[in-house]
Amino acid sequence: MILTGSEIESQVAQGRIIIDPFQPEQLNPNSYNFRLGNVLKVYSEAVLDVRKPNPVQTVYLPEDGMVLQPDRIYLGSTVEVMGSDHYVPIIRARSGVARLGLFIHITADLIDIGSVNQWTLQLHAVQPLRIYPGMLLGQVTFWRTEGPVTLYSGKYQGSMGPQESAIHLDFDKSPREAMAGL
Ligand SMILES: Nc1ccn([C@H]2C[C@H](O)[C@@H](COP(=O)(O)OP(=O)(O)OP(=O)(O)O)O2)c(=O)n1
Repeated sequence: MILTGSEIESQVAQGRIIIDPFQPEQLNPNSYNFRLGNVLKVYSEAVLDVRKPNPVQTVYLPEDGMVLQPDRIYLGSTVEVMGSDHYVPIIRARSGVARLGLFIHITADLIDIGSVNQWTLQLHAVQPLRIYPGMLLGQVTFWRTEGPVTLYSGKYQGSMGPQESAIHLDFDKSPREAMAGL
C-alpha cells in the first residue's frame, strides 16, 4: 500500500521516514518531490567493465545549467538524505521531466528498507536537455511492507553525493555472499 502525501508528512514528523531537508510544499497527493544536487559524475572511459572500478570525472552543475548529451550516463544525486526503516521507497521521475525525455534512473528505482542516504540518480537524456542544480527532478513514494524486515547494510549505505557502481566488489565474494548483499 502506498502512503499518501499527508501520511508521508506525518511519518516524517514521527521520525519513521527521513527526508532531510523536508519542505511540506514538495508533497504531492501520494509522493514527495526531491531535488537534484549540484554534483555529477561521468565515466571517463568509453567501455565500462562490471568486474573493475570505472574511473569517473566530477562535474559541478553551474547555476545557469548544463546541457546533458544523449550518448552518456550522468550520475547525480538527490539533495535530500532520505530513507526509512519502516517503508520501502520507490523513486520516479516527475512527469514534466519525463515529458522532456529525461530518465532519472536507469532501471534502478527500488530503494532498500533501511537505506538512508542521498540516493544516486542515473541521468540519461533522450535528446540534449539543459538541467539546473536544485531543480525538482523526481518523486519518491513510500510503500508498506509485509513480512519480517531486514534492514539494508549494503555497499551504498550512508553515501553522500553520486556514487559510481561498486558492482566489481561482488566478484570478490562467494555467490552466496553476493546474493545476500553482504
Ligand atoms: N537509483 C538508485 C537505486 C538504489 N540506490 C541505493 C539505495 C539502495 O538501497 C542501494 C542498493 O540498491 P540495490 O540493492 O538495487 O543495488 P545493489 O544490489 O547493486 O547493491 P547492494 O549489493 O549494496 O545491495 O542503492 C540509489 O542510491 N539510487
